[in-house]
Amino acid sequence: MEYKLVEQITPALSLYHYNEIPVLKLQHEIGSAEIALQGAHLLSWKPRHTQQDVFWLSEIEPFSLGKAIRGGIPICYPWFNNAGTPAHGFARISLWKLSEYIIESDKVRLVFSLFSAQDIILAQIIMTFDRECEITFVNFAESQAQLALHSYFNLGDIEQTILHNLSEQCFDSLSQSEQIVPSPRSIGEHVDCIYPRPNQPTLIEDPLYKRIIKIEHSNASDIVVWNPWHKATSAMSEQAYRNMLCVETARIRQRLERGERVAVKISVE
Ligand SMILES: O=P(O)(O)OC[C@H]1O[C@@H](O)[C@H](O)[C@@H](O)[C@@H]1O
Repeated sequence: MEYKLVEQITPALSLYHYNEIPVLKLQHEIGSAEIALQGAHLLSWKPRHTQQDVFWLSEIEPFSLGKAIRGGIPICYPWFNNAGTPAHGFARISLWKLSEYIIESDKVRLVFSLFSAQDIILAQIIMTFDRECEITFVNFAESQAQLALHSYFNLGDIEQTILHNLSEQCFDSLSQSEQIVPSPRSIGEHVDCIYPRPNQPTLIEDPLYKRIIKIEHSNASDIVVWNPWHKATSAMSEQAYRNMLCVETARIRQRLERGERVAVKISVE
């Protein structure tokens, strides 16, 4: 992997190239973060008080332009999964622009914008980092859209992990049917489920890393839970499923209108 410093934007913010992908690096009192401009894709967030990154990122990620990055928070927009081509929409493989940055002593705010080929704004992502990290998506496109903030969380061991506060019913994309599932839920095999809008934050209890990741969804209609287990998946090594779980803040069944916002706030205790 080739890392190259391209520009020191401020003392806390710099622009690198990871192979072919431009990546912003934030090094600040509050913690460190990395965001690929392809996809306005948060790759890493390590608040000062944590030992481990909040997000999982594939150790074999090739960072190739136009290829979806495996890990972090891909933005799936304006459609989910195979509702169109490319899968999960074009936003995650498009270059976004850094349109604003505010770096304060206890808080950082970054805004990224996505434009059409005709230079019309389609969407914005607002990221704020302090003790927590909040990602807000704003839809500006005229037509209705789907969205998933497809977060890959970094775990000590999937087989010891417990997911709390999801409902006992979900749509299982593998069997294409509604299923009754336990809550709290442990994951021991390939899982690909769409849960209804939650009433409470989702909690990921990780006994190995001795932490709980709290995921507060705002204006979501669905939550997707995904781990491919042994299913061959691009840019993912054979054993990588052991250290990740996707919990995605999504608008799949209820489409986004123009001007609507969806957000996720993530904290670690
Ligand atoms: O390989 P991709 O396109 O990044 O998608 C990964 C997974 O993303 C999840 O959101 C979907 O529910 C899965 O069905 C899909 O396999």
